[in-house]
Amino acid sequence: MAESLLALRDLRKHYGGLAVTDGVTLDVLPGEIHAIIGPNGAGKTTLIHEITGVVAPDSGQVVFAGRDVTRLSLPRRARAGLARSFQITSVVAGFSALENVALAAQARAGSSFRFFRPAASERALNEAAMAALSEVGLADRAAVPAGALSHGEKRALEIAIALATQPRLLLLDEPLAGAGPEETERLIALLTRLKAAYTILLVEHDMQAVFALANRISVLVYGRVIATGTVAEIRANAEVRAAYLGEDDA
Ligand SMILES: Nc1ncnc2c1ncn2[C@@H]1O[C@H](COP(=O)(O)OP(=O)(O)OP(=O)(O)O)[C@@H](O)[C@H]1O
Repeated sequence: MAESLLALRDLRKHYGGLAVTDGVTLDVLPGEIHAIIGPNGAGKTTLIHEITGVVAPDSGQVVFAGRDVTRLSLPRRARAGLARSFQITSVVAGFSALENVALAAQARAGSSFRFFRPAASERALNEAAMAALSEVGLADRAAVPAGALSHGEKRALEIAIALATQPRLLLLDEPLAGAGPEETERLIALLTRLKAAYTILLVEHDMQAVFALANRISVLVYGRVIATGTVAEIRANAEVRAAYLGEDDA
């Protein structure tokens, strides 16, 4: 087996008496889209927060590219190449799509752009931002204020912002949330294109999208991974079906 780009080792997190992450061990392999699915309240958001460094686990390890990053701060993890697609709330509505992406590129590049003179630095940042916008199909919307983009375009912009940080792992937290059928189709096409170039950890409720995109799926229920496998394996897994049927019955 290829060495994992991201390895979670027996991660645990309690809130009071509630085990929200209950011994999660999971490997994201280079080049795959690894989806995490699970019923509401399964602990997906908390797990993403433990990976990015927003929440510290009680015990266990987060190993990224062979390095134990469990105790690293969020910015240091981001600099190591862990990028989360930002929620639209962090996008500045009055700034153009290009400016929003350039801001993210600047935050990532930090000191390296200081070697350039200001004008050259701005040009380099804008070029990096344009490249990220092109990757998500928003090049012709670069000058449009972020607040005037359609919902689907905003979701694509969030992804461009993450790409501008040149991630080694892209964490996508419900990229299809709130998208209509047409937008969903376009976003799935975008994620299919990105799949060729990036390793992606995807948290998504839309099962059709997950089945279309994922190489492997891990199913989280009450803070535990009850199954990891290919799409076919997960669809055929009796325990997974029971967990979801249980949710539907509720
Ligand atoms: N800071 C916190 N303090 C106490 N309990 C919390 C905290 N954060 C999350 N929880 C609880 O942990 C459980 C898992 O929450 P989490 O948001 O991680 O689940 P989720 O799988 O992302 O859910 P959803 O799919 O609804 O977003 C829930 O029962 C939630 O109430």
